[in-house]
Amino acid sequence: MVLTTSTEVLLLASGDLRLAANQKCWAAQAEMEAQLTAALEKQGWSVRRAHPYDPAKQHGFIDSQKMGMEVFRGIDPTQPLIVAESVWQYSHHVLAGLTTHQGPILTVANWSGQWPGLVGMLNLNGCLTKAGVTYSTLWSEDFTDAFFTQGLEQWLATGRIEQDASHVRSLPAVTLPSADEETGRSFGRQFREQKAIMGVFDEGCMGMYNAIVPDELLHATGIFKERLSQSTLYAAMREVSDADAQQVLDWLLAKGMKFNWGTDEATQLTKRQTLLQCKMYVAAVRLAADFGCDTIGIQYQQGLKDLVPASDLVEGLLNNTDRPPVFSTTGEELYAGQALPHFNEVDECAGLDALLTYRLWNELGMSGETTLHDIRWGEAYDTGEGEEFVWVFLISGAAPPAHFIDEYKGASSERQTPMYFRLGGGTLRGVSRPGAIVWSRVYVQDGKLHCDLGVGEVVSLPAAETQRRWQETTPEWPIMHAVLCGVSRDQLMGRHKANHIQVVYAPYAAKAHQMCRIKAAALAELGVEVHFCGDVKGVTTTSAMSRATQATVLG
Ligand SMILES: C[C@H](O)[C@@H](O)[C@@H](O)C(=O)CO
Repeated sequence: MVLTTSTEVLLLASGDLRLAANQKCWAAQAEMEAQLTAALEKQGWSVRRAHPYDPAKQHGFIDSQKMGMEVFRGIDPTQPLIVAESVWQYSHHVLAGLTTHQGPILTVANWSGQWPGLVGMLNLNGCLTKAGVTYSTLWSEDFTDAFFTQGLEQWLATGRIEQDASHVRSLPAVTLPSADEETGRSFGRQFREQKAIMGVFDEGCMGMYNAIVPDELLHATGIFKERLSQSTLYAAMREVSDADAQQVLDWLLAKGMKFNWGTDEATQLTKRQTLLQCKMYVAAVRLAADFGCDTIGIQYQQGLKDLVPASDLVEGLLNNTDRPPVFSTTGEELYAGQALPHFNEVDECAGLDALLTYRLWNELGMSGETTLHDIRWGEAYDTGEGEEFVWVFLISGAAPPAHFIDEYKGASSERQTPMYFRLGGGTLRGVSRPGAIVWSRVYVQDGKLHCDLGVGEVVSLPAAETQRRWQETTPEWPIMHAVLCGVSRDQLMGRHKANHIQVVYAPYAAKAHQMCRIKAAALAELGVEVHFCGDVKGVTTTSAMSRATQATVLG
């Protein structure tokens, strides 16, 4: 173990498991670390990397849990430590070490959409929260702004940063209109009593410890896991005929969906890849029906991606009510007229939310297509109603065409980026239509299920601005331009316990507020601790212990 001086901070960078991603994204990480180091030096502190740049691998990331444990074995456990992120990373690479680290921990990301660094940091925050590890968190565009500088100063002086949680009202501190409360609770009771099966095709994706819900917590909501395997899915794909796959593709083409096909398997989407994805779609529905699943999640980013094209197109189709029909081998249509809610990256928190949301919306006569997105990035934009902070919600898979402008006609399938998906596969890409939404996030904290939820609006941006946002991030993935009501950028970042956020449309704004209240009551009935975030109309604060005294202190 290396002993250290009292004004030295250790810096760690967790990365992807995939060499191609780590190499491609390293330059951005090196640049961010230089800026962060300059900011620390300005405050009289020095920075030492806890692990070196590896010239053979051509990157300086911790790229496995094994390496992460080794790095932690060599450091002073009492020293202040920063995990710096400008890329998508696997939290379990550093989780083991962080669970026993005694010194102050700070997670930091650069405010950039280029690579999913904010997403990586938010996942790590969610994992640390679930693991009960105390941490602080910060983000910055260039590491010289007042918000970052003051936060850093506070952390260096005290080992903790207070986040502004004045936008949060927990359920016990408010009252809901009794009709909404009763609607939600009676739905929740019925949901729990009826019970449901969550099909999990290989649990745990990319080190996302936060996305695994302990069975006991899930059982209390009425949901039970069916542990399935991606090998079974692969085997089932081989049983799907070419004709069945072609029928799925013909259905999509007839709907007006576009496929950006080329011929180079290594860099372009090919028709062959799409047809394999169609087989996966049919196989997934058949397996789900065989096991009686009400929702499924396919892990896909490890294992399956090395055998077949990615599952993104499949996931988006499953989340749409209007989707290509799938028949059993005996000719019966499976899940006819329904979506089969799919939780991307087997994020079980999202799976619980998606199933409850889809059913609740349907029960109340609305279409309930729902998806998670990554909280990827965002910038202020003048939408015509003055400058607002417009988030880039973006995800590789799972967004349903019902969310897009012009639905299938507005959708295209683009080749998944080769650094993540060597064997390709197409996405289901579109621009989410303007409208009112309810957003939410289920997470695990203190051994309990919690849910933050609020209301938002998807805004319309000029085509050039959409293109710019795509170019600043990942242009192959579906995008949503979201404004959250009464929640600032920094409030969301300081509070959110996951890389993902769940969204569902409501027919108009007042309905979104009402559905947010009803959904909160339904979740509460399932034993979930509910927190309203931002402006949710019709929620009356009844207890003085709400806002100010609920300010969370992280770190
Ligand atoms: C393809 C990548 O691994 C993405 O899946 C990653 O950036 C995420 O979306 C994480 O939520």
